[in-house]
Amino acid sequence: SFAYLTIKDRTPQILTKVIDTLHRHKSEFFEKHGEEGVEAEKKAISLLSKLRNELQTDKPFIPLVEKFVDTDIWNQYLEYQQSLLNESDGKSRWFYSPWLFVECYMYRRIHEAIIQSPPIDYFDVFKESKEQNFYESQESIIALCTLLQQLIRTIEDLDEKQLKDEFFKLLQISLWGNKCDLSFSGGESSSQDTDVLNSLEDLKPFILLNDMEHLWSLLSNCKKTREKAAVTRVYIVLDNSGFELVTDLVLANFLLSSELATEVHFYGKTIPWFVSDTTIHDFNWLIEQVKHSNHKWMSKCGADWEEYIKMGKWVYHNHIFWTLPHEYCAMPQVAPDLYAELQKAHLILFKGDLNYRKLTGDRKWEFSVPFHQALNGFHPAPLCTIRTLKAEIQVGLQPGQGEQLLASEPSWWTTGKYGIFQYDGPL
Ligand SMILES: O=P(O)(O)OC[C@H]1O[C@](O)(CO)[C@@H](O)[C@@H]1O
Ligand SMILES: [Mn+2]
Repeated sequence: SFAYLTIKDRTPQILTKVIDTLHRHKSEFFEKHGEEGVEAEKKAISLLSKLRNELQTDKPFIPLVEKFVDTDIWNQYLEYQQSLLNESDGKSRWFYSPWLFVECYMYRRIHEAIIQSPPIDYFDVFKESKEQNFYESQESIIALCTLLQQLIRTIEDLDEKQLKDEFFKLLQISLWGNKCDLSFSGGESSSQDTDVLNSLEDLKPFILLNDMEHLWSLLSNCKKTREKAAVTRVYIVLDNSGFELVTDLVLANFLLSSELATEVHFYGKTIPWFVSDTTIHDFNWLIEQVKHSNHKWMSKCGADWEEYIKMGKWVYHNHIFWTLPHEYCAMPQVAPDLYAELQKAHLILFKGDLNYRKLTGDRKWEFSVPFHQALNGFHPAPLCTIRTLKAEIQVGLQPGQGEQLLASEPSWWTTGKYGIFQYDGPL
């Protein structure tokens, strides 16, 4: 299965890259912290090598040792995984456990290796790759910012139909932006070099489920019926930093400019996650970069975005739940405060493949099972997943559709070639 290949090949490759990154920063650690920095680098590398060995030799999972906000929850979850096994199955271990859990555990252990190694315990081992993705996507980012700024300038003159078309365009850009995550490519560069902006029409046949109309009716309805001082909140559960994040911010900017929303709330990860996922540092760094660009329209975007944050029209939130292994239907029990927050949304957009796996519990669902059913009770507010397919899971297809794709193109759901907008909520 794709899960097997990920754990056997891709994750050790990512770990090797992490070790290499630490090596390459040795002199930086020395300059900053002297001998202590070099010792810390050695310690982190030895913990990570041990982790890689545990993985490759299929050792039992070991509890987390370092005290951190989520340590107890993680260790309880490890016990829970163990409890699912029979006595004769022995200890739960890398190649005999649910893929979603194994993968999340690996990233949490990488984080543990770093926080166990002060004074370099602040170090984001994936920062370099995330920044590289941003730099390598410059041309597309400039094109996208220019498009946005031109659009905003004429937005008042657009009729309903034109506004809707523009909304759909930016939604699709945000969808295809999800092609460039870095855990998928084993941590190798995966920038936006093909011009998505000019390929939207060609890419349309690859949108397997397209619920964009529902998003439009929902938000345009909010706009029409909203009282003067009332708010419309759209939440975006972010995925990857770099080009994808730019596409999400451009969409968020459009939501405000078009008055389809009055507030946009973002959720990122509290620790480095699945290589390219957005943390608060990535979020702030990227906006700063965009603001200081030499390109007129790009820097205008950056300045506006900073202003939105200052004015509270854009709000960034952290929550530890997003980097736990739990599927989202467990949120009301595991993170009731977060669930309550999400209930305040008029619409929640979930970006990316990992979010989809967690929304649907990463089960082996029949293709035609309704999305609502696969969500298994997770309905905090109307929601939509915007995802390119990079894992063997997909629900809500027409009867026979998935089977047909599988027969003609066995890897159709793992290459990122196809995408979906899948909505759940009142129609
Ligand atoms: O950034 P995304 O879209 O969540 O994708 C991350 C992806 O990484 C993988 O786990 C592979 O390691 C995918 O199958 C997956 O879900
Ligand atoms: Mn990701």
